[in-house]
Amino acid sequence: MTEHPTGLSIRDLRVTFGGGRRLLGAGAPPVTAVAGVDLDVAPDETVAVVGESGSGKTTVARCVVGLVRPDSGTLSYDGTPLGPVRGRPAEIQRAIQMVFQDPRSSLNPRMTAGAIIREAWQAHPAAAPAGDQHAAVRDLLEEVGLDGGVARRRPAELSGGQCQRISIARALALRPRLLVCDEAVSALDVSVQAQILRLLVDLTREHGLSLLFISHDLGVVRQIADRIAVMRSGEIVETAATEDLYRSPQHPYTRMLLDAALDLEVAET
Ligand SMILES: Nc1ncnc2c1ncn2[C@@H]1O[C@H](COP(=O)(O)OP(=O)(O)OP(=O)(O)O)[C@@H](O)[C@H]1O
Repeated sequence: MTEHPTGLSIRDLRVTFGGGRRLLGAGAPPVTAVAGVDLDVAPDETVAVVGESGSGKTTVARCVVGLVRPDSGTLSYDGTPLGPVRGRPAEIQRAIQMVFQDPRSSLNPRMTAGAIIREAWQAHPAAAPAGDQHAAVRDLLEEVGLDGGVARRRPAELSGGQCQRISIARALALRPRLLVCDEAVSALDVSVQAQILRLLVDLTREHGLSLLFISHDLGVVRQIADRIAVMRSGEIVETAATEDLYRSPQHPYTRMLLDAALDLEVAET
């Protein structure tokens, strides 16, 4: 695997749930969610992690943002070790932002879009704009393709796609360097998915952002990823440049996933 001096680096990551270490149902056997994952995301790079439900993708993402503490292994960003989110230096907390699957439930329903974005600056004053915050909110909303007037609306008054744009604007407000997107377009209609993917591609280019993009959907990741890591039962079975993976998948599991995606496409036409 290529060693990147900068960006995200994950080495031999292991996470087990249950077995006395974490809460599960009574008597449930331990579940190995992540079984020794190595992965790098270089600055400017978009890396997708794909795999079936339960393969451990979300657990890797949650370790990266510090919401799950691994059993062992190392995570670092630009060489700084990444521990649980509360122990991270503010600069690193800001640098790594997450966009969740369900845009509505990840936004506070009582707050307007403008307040949601300004709240990010209250938590991280170092990222707050020097001038008028309301004007900065309008600029951010425009950057994610929304009218400035959306700042006065609450999530319930917005579509799923608009809510996801606000989640992205909130993340961008902190001027991150790595966005972790966990099934960020899965809850959206196909046409809205395409718009959000386009937005993410544009933003990564404009801001030199890197993206760790978690998805079960091979059709989606092809549109956005530079490289794809295929995960199965807690392990990465294959990592390849996007077009190489589609042209000549090496692992039988990757071939199986690609065949299944093709069958789905045929069934839908
Ligand atoms: N908090 C938790 N407690 C117990 N088990 C968990 C927890 N989170 C995940 N798991 C288990 O770990 C395994 C990996 O889950 P994970 O959510 O990472 O997979 P995934 O590939 O993201 O799946 P999905 O696409 O369905 O979210 C699964 O068996 C899951 O049931």
